[in-house]
Amino acid sequence: MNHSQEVCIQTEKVVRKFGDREVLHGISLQVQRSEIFGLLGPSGSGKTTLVKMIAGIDEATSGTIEVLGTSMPKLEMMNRIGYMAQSDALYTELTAKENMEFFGSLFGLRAKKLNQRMLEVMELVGLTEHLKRQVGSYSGGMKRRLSLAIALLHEPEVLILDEPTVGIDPVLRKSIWDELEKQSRQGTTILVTTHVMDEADKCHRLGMVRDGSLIAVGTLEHLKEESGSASIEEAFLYYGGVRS
Ligand SMILES: Nc1ncnc2c1ncn2[C@@H]1O[C@H](COP(=O)(O)OP(=O)(O)OP(=O)(O)O)[C@@H](O)[C@H]1O
Repeated sequence: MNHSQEVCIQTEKVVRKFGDREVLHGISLQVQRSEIFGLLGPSGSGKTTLVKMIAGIDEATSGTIEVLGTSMPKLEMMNRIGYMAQSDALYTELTAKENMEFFGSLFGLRAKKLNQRMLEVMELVGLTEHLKRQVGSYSGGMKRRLSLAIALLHEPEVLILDEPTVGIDPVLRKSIWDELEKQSRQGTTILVTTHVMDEADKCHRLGMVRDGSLIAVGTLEHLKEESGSASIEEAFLYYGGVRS
């Protein structure tokens, strides 16, 4: 692991309310440049809400969020952040290639670079043969893979991936994680949400989220050791107060 100690993502006491209901209760978090940081937590704990605000597509009710030293949300940051949402934001009436051309132009990629990257990322997610197919005819898993390919297209400095490997088979999942590790070694900062505990060991550090609070942060080894747990599931129960 080659971390320069440079903060890339910083949230300070971030609160998000929907109406009267507070779903995030003051999250303070730092992610270093080139780190793979995993947000781990059960369904409904608030992971998506948090990463959406970091990606700049939602706004905190209170608190501050900075990405690469810029206060979020900020439209200009779109070129520097790759965001893969949980629900696919794809144009189903267009082909995969047309979707990529559309997003590539939004990201300001020139034709030559776009064509080169398009082939690379489609190969990575195993969709090369389906480049010219209408996305409406893709399966759910294929749409996820295309969404991931689009997030990687412009080689952003920061990648924010909301459950990127859901519905993806183990072989492809491994090649995707290999690619994320490679990108991280090259300096990309990666924030990933998951509730797949076995993906936790791919992350350099983890943040455990429960009921809208960050209950523990550290390396997998640190979290297991501190809680006297043999597994990440056990550690999660410990920090969540379920096991003492
Ligand atoms: N737009 C919204 N309006 C009202 N409540 C919302 C909205 N978005 C999220 N919530 C609520 O916020 C809480 C956190 O949801 P969130 O989607 O962030 O959880 P999550 O940890 O990402 O779960 P999952 O893994 O299932 O995606 C949930 O109780 C959800 O119902």
